[in-house]
Parts: sequence; C-alpha cells; structure tokens
Amino acid sequence: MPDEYIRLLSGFSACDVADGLQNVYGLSDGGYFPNLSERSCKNGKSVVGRAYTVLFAPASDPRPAVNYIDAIPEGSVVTLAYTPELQTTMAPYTYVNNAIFGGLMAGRAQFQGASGTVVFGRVRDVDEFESLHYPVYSYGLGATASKGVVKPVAVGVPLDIVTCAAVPQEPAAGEGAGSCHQRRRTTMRIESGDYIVCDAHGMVRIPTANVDMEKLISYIKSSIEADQLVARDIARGEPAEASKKRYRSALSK
Ligand SMILES: O=C([O-])CC(=O)C(=O)O
Ligand code: NI
Repeated sequence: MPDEYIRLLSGFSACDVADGLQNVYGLSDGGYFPNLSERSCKNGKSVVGRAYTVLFAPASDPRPAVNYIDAIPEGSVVTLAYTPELQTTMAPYTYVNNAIFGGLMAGRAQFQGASGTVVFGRVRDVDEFESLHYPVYSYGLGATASKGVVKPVAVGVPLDIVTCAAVPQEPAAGEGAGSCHQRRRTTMRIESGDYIVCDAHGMVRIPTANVDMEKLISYIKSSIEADQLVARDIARGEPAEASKKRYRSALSK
C-alpha cells in the first residue's frame, strides 16, 4: 500500500534518505536537489509525499495554460519547475523574477491534502504559508505575480532541473589532485509520482520506479541505529573513525 511509505518516510530526515540512496543504490548525489530553501514551517519535521509535477513555460509558449491547482491528489508534494531555457546553474537559478506560487494557492493545495510545495523558482506571501502551517520550499522569493511572464503548461510530466555539480575526473598525467574535479552542468529529473522528502536541508527525490521501497526503508532504519551508536561513542570521547567503521560495516551486510 503506497501511502504507508509516506507514513514511514515521515520519520526520516532528508539526510537519512540521501544516505540510503547513496549507500544502497550508489547515487553519488543521494537524490538531493540543491539550492532550495525552506520558507515556512521550520519545525524540524520532514515533509513527505508523491511528486505532483507542474511544468511552467514562457507565456509565449504555444501550449495553453492548464489549471493544475484544483485537482491535486491527497499526499502530494506539489512540484513546480520551469522549462530548461528559464533555468540557470548560477544563483538565483532561474531567470524569472516573478513568483509562481503564493498564499491562495497554498490554501487550495492544503485543502486538497497536499503535504507541501516545492518551487524551483520564486514564491510570495510567506506569512500566509506560515499562518496556514503549510510547508513551502523554493529557490527564491518574489513580490510580483506571474501574469504575462510564465504559465503552467503541463501536469504529471517529468521535470528536468538544471544544476551544476563537481564531478570526479581522472587526473591527467602530471596533474595534481586539485585538478581532478570539474564543474559540470547536469540535469536532474523528477518523475511524476516519485516519493519526495523535504526538510531544512532541502529536497531529496527517491527515483521510485527503480527503488525497492521496503529495502530502502529497512536500510535507513538500521543506518539511523548505527549512527546513534557512533554518536554514543563520540559522546564518550572515543575516536570517530573506528566507531563509524565498526557500526557502518555491519550495515553493508
Ligand atoms: O497570484 C498569484 O500568482 C500567486 C499568489 O499570490 C497566491 O496564490 O496567493
Ligand atoms: Ni497571493
């Protein structure tokens, strides 16, 4: 039953989930989408749901605008992103200075049972998010509505997020270790229906079609227990490396 996973994941932080994706599935990015900030509900709780994806394009796009706000499935993380041409790898990560999500839309999403909203762009009405107790994450803030600049053109489609990441390189002959990393423009995809976990760190996406959720959740549980044992050793003044090795090597089995 899929919604049981929302309940189970709600007990984990974004870091716990990233550890699981890195260690069980070998994802070096751990499913983490960089550069988002928490705009409301800074209460330490994780926000979990399935991605309800909405693609925004320039107002001049030939596709008609769609109404995405009135048909949000319960348990969704409403996820709004731009076509690649409106994204940039440098702060503020989008060329659009208008806000595409605000207090009224937060109220409507919340009424339908959404868990929260992630905007790879700007939002406004942060006080209203707070008074609703509705969690919102975004790249930035904006004061102006999006009228005439951008519009939602598709729902339930994959979203491609443009980011910049350091990638390990084989050092060329005669080069030192310092030259073995490069920044590379990459695209990170979010599929509609993916499990999403957000907290103060930002957002982690579980590539759900390729993940055994039972296996991931059970790994995360044991990894949290291992970390608690390491923390206990550290509090007693024991060296961290040896302790980490002891408890984490048991995990890989
Ligand atoms: O009007 C808009 O575009 C967004 C907004 O402020 C709201 O939802 O309250
Ligand atoms: Ni508003």
